[in-house]
Amino acid sequence: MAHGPSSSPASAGLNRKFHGCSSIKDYDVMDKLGEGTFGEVYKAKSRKTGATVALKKILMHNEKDGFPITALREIKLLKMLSHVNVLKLEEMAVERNKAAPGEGRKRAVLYMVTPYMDHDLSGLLDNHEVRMTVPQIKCYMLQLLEGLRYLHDSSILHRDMKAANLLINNRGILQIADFGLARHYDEPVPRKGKGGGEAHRDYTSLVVTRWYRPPELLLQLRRYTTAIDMWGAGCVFGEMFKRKPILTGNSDLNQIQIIFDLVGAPTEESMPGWRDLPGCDGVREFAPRRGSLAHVFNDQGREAVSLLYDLLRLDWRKRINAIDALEHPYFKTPPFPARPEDLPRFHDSHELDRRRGNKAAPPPAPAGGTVGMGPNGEWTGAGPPQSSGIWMNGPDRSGRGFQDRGPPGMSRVPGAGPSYDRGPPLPPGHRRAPWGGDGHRHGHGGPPPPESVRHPLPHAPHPPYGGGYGGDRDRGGRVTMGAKDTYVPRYSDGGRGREDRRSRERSLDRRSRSRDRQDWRGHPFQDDRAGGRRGSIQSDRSGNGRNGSHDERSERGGRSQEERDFYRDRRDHRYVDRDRRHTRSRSPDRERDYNSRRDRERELYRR
Ligand SMILES: Nc1ncnc2c1ncn2[C@@H]1O[C@H](COP(=O)(O)OP(=O)(O)OP(=O)(O)O)[C@@H](O)[C@H]1O
Repeated sequence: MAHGPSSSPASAGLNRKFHGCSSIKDYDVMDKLGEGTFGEVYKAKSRKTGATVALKKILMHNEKDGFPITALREIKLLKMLSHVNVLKLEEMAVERNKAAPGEGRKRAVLYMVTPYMDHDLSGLLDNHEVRMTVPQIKCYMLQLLEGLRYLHDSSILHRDMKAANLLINNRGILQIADFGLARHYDEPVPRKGKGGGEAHRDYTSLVVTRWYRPPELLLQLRRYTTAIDMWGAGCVFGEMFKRKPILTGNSDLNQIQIIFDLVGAPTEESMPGWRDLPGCDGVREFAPRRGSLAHVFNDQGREAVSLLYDLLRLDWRKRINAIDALEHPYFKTPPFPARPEDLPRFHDSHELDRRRGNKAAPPPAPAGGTVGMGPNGEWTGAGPPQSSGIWMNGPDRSGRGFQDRGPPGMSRVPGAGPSYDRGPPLPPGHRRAPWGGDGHRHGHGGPPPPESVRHPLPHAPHPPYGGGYGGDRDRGGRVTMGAKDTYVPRYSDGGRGREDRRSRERSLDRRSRSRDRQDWRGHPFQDDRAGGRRGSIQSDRSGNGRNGSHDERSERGGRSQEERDFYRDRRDHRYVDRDRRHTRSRSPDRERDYNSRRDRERELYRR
């Protein structure tokens, strides 16, 4: 069901029809499309309707605990939502396997059934066939902002905005997906001209993939707002121009540093009250700098730079909201946005291909080579070289100033960790802050620790499972913000991309493109040179039914040794040997680990 601009998304979204439950036998499962710690996603065809769908398998990491609560949350939210730019949950499918004699009862496996989308934005940007034009970027941005406006107006925080979670089909429709970290927002919804407003209660700050995480979250603001999703939208916007993530910090510290390089260091004017944020405890000042955004995105023109500034504003209260962003002059100046149905079609492109395409990629995230920090810690965008001096004037634990501990450590030698002084060893169980400091969460100086220290696990997807965030845990297993980093994405650094994709042509059904048309906000479109003509956008509610098989590469073959260790470790944590189907006994250590993970998961759900 599609909603025109005049309908109230919040009210329209809450009475949509959810089919209920079917059996997995109703589907022919085809290729694997994606995998996260939360679930594995497969392409499938419905035997009943012939529609091509995606099946997201709910992974049961703690089988004893039953159904994961984050999955429950995702299902609950998706069932309520209905918007052309939000992925639709059609139904759940259940797989029931008979237990072999002596095996005990077997648990059902559950799948979320959603329409198949040909691409995710991350895969699309990595697809060398795809030339991103400005009208196309404008078209995707408009749809992303429409989706965000709807979510925020429906009091939903997405909390994992990133290119891999934006799905696109060959009819040009973009949909926001992956609500595994989303939650209800207990504050007034954004209003025109009022930015993100202020929140009045605490939420967990362990959200958002690091490369898309806003500065207020990195500095540990708990009362965050819908503005965190808008920052992610700004990162995605820049990524569409550069065809790779624009802020690829290799630690939380490095992330905040390259943010300040791009948009300038915080001042009382640009980020009022920044000194009061928990992550800035004890910090008097960041080394001033201008920010290179205008230079880095100079080629994109004045309006694009202006929208980027608005989305990447340090002050979350003033960061532009989706209502206002949709009215930004960027969309009203030539070249105008393309109509979704006029966009070209491409071979299927998903983020998993990107990861498969670069088998030797160092997990979890590239140390450089993108717009942001280069392999030697230098700025690699088109902008002018920046000082890496975010180091603050303030006392550290030893009483020394910070300036003398920062910049030298940032000139990293390729392949070697930075040389830096992390101070004397801390007592057992005591954690150092991500940026040096005294072990809690003070924003003190010091460059990131070596890769080997930072990332004991190859990647750290959704929090409740298998290591979850790379955030520290105290001795009781609770997650703390500490020396390790929080949440990192699983990108390769580009690599060979999709060169090995089988080349094939698909015939596309033109007739289906004229279905379910909907008014599209009255934006002038690319071919409306005179402006004023209203375009149309299609609803994508019927699944698109197009085929496109993926290369049949071994999943294992695409993983590095470190990743294989990680997955083996994760399987191990589930205590069930999947091949033999018998339950292993738990050691006291494992029992503790298991309990702490369960507590953490409950706590996350509560927040
Ligand atoms: N409906 C769909 N159609 C096509 N591909 C899809 C669909 N849903 C998900 N995918 C693919 O699967 C990937 C992972 O999906 P999703 O983000 O929902 O899973 P996840 O386990 O929560 O992942 P992560 O842990 O990375 O957040 C997406 O990036 C996309 O490439």
